[in-house]
Amino acid sequence: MSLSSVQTLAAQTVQAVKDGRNLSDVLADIRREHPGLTAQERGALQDLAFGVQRFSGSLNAVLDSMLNKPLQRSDIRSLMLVALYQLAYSRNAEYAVVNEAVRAASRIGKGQYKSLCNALLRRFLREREALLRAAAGNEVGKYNLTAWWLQRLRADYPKHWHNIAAAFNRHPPMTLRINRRRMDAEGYLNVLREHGMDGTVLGSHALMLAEAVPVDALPLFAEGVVSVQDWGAQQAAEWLDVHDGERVLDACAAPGGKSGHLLEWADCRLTALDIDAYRLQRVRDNLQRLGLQAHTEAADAAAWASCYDGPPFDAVLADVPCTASGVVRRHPDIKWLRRPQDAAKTAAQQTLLLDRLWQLVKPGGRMLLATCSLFHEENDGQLQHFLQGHADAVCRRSETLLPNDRQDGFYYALLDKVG
Ligand SMILES: C[S@@+](CC[C@H](N)C(=O)[O-])C[C@H]1O[C@@H](n2cnc3c(N)ncnc32)[C@H](O)[C@@H]1O
Repeated sequence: MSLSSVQTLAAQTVQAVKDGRNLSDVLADIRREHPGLTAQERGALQDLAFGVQRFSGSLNAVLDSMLNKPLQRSDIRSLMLVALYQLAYSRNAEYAVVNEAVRAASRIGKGQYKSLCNALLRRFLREREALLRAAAGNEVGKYNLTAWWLQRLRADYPKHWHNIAAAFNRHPPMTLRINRRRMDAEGYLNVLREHGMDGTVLGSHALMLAEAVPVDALPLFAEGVVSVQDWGAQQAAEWLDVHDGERVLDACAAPGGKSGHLLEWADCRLTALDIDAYRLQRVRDNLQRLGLQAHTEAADAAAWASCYDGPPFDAVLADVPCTASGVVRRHPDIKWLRRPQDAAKTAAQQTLLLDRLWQLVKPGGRMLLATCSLFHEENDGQLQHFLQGHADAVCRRSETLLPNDRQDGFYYALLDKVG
């Protein structure tokens, strides 16, 4: 497939996200519709699709500043954003980017937009510094976040919002969790080096790859020795610290990253629920690869908890649905898909779930509230609300992990049930 075809597919993803679709779903559909894409083409498409979302504020500002009147065709506009991303933020050869984008524009616009695209992209190459500087003159262009995101981050993190916004625009590392039943991080690093890869050890069973690779290129991945999981997400198992024989509920389990980690941690008896039957299959697949077992059920955890009549649990992991505002580096489309009212909606869902799940915790047991959000409303705000309504709950500790070079943004609060 030519570069212009990959650019055209990337432009389709830009359009789809603009229409409100989740980028990962869109890319999965494209991969299904184009089974002939090579691994390299899939990688290039992913890079373009994610890159445009990451820098969409600045790219749109640059494009608007070069247009005398709005571009009527949104498919051509999307294509221009893709090409601008390549010229501004990638190492792709400039002449190839321009020529191929012009070819794609000509094909899409049936010859009509060829010269406009050519002129826009060549002007960008001539005036790149000045155009990017001007784009950074407004906050959306500078931080690649909408005004309401910035307002909220400033309110919730008066000292750190700037670093958070900067972290959002960086590429996330590929981080691995080493199955502690099989090997430790130092041991796996040696295996990686034997295969010509390298990494940095983050913890006894975690390391960050020097360069991302497709998962199936990871040595011993199929054998269940290693999983891909962000370092911040890996903290959940440490916080909950399950023990052999404990009855543990992972109430919102899919795709199963934390379920697998809990079962690697100790021989606990795990029940893994998820409301989404399709996603729950990924939990089963992951556990099968790791050689671990859990009872899995596709269910709304709140409804399930109301009907549950089995013995209570020693530990519950409530990795509840949230805006995912902490994992923007991995899902940059989130910046443009979320709406200001979303955190209040997910917070209301969380309130119900936490209340129901708490009923399943045995006296003396514990529940870990976990989110991959940075918004106060879904984190400390939720915790305070929960504590006010549950006299038998004591918060042992809580912490917001801010996104940085090693981890995504997460929130954890460990609640003990007194009794
Ligand atoms: C943050 S993800 C969980 C990630 C997972 N714990 C992991 O580490 O791989 C939240 C999950 O909650 C599920 N979910 C949302 N509402 C739910 C509900 N009412 N009951 C059970 N699962 C729910 C979603 O389908 C989604 O898979």
